[in-house]
Amino acid sequence: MVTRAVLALGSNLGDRRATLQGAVDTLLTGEPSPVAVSPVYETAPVGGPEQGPYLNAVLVVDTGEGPRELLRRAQAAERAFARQRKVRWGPRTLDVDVIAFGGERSDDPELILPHPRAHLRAFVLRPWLDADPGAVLPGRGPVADLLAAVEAADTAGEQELRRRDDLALRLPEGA
Ligand SMILES: Nc1ncnc2c1ncn2[C@@H]1O[C@H](COP(=O)(O)OP(=O)(O)OP(=O)(O)O)[C@@H](O)[C@H]1O
Ligand SMILES: Nc1nc2c(c(=O)[nH]1)N=C(CO)CN2
Repeated sequence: MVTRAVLALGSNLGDRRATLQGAVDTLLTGEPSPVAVSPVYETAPVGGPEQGPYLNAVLVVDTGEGPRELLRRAQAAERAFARQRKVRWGPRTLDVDVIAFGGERSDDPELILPHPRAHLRAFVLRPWLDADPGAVLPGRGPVADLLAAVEAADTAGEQELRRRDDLALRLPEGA
């Protein structure tokens, strides 16, 4: 059985674009096969201490494995880019979150599905909508509606994002 899953990638330390491209390449070495990669957005940091802007993107995959295997692959990619986890919501070379795994719901703290904060984050919703205009966040609704709600609520412009077509990611050939 193949399941469609959505991964959110973020980086705000080091060579951010090279890290995101490396993460895409790493994640697609093995079982998951690519469906779409979103444009890259430069985004203001949301939450946490004062820190530099992020590059964020979304990767949509099909996988014959289960959600825990996908989380393991996400964490292996983070480790490959020497992510150090020091401060909650603090700067990181690479963060990979599992946003959705088919319609699966889980409240296991090791893997909460869908991701519990995805519906509040323009840096997830905007690129996901670009990658899949019909996207639906299980239990929450169409991503287009969720993004409109986030944008309407963000009167202070804290979730500002800027599309960076000059930093576009590519899917590896033959993946
Ligand atoms: N859907 C999910 N995707 C990724 N990690 C998850 C998910 N649900 C639970 N986790 C758990 O969360 C922990 C990772 O937290 P992490 O430090 O990456 O949080 P964060 O990226 O700083 O914050 P946020 O979760 O708000 O994006 C891991 O131990 C992982 O097991
Ligand atoms: N703009 C932006 N802000 C964040 C991000 C992120 O990827 N992009 N990730 C966080 C924790 O996962 C916290 N804040």
